Amino acid sequence: MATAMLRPSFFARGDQSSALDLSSDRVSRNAGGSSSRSKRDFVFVVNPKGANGRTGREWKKLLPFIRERLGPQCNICESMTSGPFHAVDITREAIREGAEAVIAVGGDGTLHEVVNGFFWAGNPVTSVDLGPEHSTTLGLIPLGTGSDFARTFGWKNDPYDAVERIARGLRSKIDVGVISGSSGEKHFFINVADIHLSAKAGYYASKYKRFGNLCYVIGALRAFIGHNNWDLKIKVDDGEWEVCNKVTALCIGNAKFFGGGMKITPTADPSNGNLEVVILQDFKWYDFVLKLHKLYNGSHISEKNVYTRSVKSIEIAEVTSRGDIFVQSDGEHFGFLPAKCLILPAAIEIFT
Ligand SMILES: Nc1ncnc2c1ncn2[C@@H]1O[C@H](COP(=O)(O)OP(=O)(O)OP(=O)(O)O)[C@@H](O)[C@H]1O
Repeated sequence: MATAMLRPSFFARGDQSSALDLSSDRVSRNAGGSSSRSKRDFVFVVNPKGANGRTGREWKKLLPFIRERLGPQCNICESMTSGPFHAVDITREAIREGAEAVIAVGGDGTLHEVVNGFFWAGNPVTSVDLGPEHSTTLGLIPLGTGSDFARTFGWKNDPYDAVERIARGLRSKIDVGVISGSSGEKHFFINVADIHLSAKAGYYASKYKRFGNLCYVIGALRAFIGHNNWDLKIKVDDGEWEVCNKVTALCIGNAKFFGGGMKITPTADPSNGNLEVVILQDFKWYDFVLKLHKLYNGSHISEKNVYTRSVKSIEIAEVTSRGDIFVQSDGEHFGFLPAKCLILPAAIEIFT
């Protein structure tokens, strides 16, 4: 498939029916190098607007190095996203076309969209010609504002390091979280899904990305306005409903970090087949001042008003319905409660 143009996609995002054309000028196949049928396609999904445009600038500098390190072993397909959710469509199309790897170049938001592109209507996307036995590997070149997912693996926030990791070619299977709301439609997360104050803070932080990592502080301060710790009910592994009193935030980790470096679910491991739930209860604003360092180093889980649990699935709902409890997944606003999360063990292969 190496030299043939990628076919237009008949996958649509949501209920739209617009075709995606990867042969457009946004996509450069074998960016700047020679294309070969015998080589495999590595599709780089680049968000040029990530980290206030830094991703696009860094990408231009990185491309010659990628050609040098990966050019001999693969066709380098560069695909720039044109806006939110475009990375989902590009990824689906690339997998259908039998790409060997799809590499997210950007922040956690771009990674989240690429991960969602591995699925369609709740099921894994497969290659049209190579069938379900062929698996496309996920890669990451972390170039975002927070780049929290990379921290779990201890990866340096260095794009050259990331290219070396891809060149080495070591792969392992990791779990993916599934989240659904009242409509039942499935979305996927790779890092952390969270509920209430932290999700509200994330929602506001996304409006202040122009301030870099400071956006998380501004988002948190804004989220405190009008915040109350509410009673929520949870159902773990399809058991009985249990009430959790005065919940400040409920976090469900497939990986450990969120919010630009907070080690919120420190026991999470993306390859252990579980989601790690951490519930902060009855936190006051001054608890965040006094315990902030603990949230960053993960020691908050030994505090008395922090509850932790390892689960395969969890449903979360309000005790008294208000409809305004924020939910986010991988730092992206998802909606409001109710929500259900479950784990898909070893769902995606990733360059490690
Ligand atoms: N061309 C584009 N123009 C504007 N927004 C885009 C474009 N392409 C993608 N996006 C959106 O930008 C959002 C943020 O991008 P990304 O995650 O790469 O960077 P970031 O927010 O700076 O980093 P982080 O998520 O690690 O904090 C994505 O969720 C995506 O929907």
